[in-house]
Amino acid sequence: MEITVDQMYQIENKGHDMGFLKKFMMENAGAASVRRLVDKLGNIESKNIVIFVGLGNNGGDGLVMARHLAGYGAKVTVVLLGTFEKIKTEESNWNWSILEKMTSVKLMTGNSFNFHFTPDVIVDAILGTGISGEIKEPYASAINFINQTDCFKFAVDVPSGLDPQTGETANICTKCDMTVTFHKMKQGIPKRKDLTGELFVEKIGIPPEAEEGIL
Ligand SMILES: NC(=O)C1=CN([C@@H]2O[C@H](COP(=O)(O)OP(=O)(O)OC[C@H]3O[C@@H](n4cnc5c(N)ncnc54)[C@H](O)[C@@H]3O)[C@@H](O)[C@H]2O)[C@H](O)CC1
Ligand SMILES: [K+]
Repeated sequence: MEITVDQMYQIENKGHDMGFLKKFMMENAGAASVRRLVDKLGNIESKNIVIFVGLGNNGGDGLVMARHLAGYGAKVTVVLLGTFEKIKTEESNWNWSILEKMTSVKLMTGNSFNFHFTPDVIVDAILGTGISGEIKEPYASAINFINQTDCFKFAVDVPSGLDPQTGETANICTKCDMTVTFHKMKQGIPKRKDLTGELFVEKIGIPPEAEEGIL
């Protein structure tokens, strides 16, 4: 069954109100994404993985992935597209503050993408269901950088720039090899397999009762 983006937000909020907090949904989203990536790529120990992180909860999922990937021995670099103070949500903030205590993950902020290595994998955690309008800087430059880099590209929830409701793209959009979306498929995503690559839906622990009255 495919659902609308609006239904997804309603279900998420109802689950949160039931006591299954968004920070736990985020944890499950990031963990499920890493499991899919490891299933696909096998041993990721010592692989260079760059995670581009936006300031909303799509970025938060990327921050969770960073912690899990470090646990697999990957060399993880997180590029926060903005400053720490501008992170918009409590749950993303919480995950950023954990990474600040981890020397195994390199944290970068701002809009210079000079890496002293070639990424083996890029994780696109820039924009998800919260996208609206044309892509602004520094997100646009990050999307261009991703599209110009030759490596495996993994989209968290939806390739950034793709509207998960309509399947239409903004002025730019990442082209990915794999996409993992959460809870249930959103209507616009499967229309654009050319951008998503392999597409999976993962449950993130939301009680089915949170759908009552919505679906
Ligand atoms: N489905 C679930 O139950 C869960 C989903 N999770 C993840 O959360 C995101 C949605 O998070 P949200 O904070 O609502 O939105 P985004 O992160 O997609 O982005 C909002 C952020 O981006 C800015 N923005 C919007 N449009 C643009 C633009 N065109 N250019 C530049 N910037 C833009 C906006 O200002 C906001 O700051 C979902 O996709 C999942 O990945 C959760 O983990 C919980 C469970
Ligand atoms: K994304």
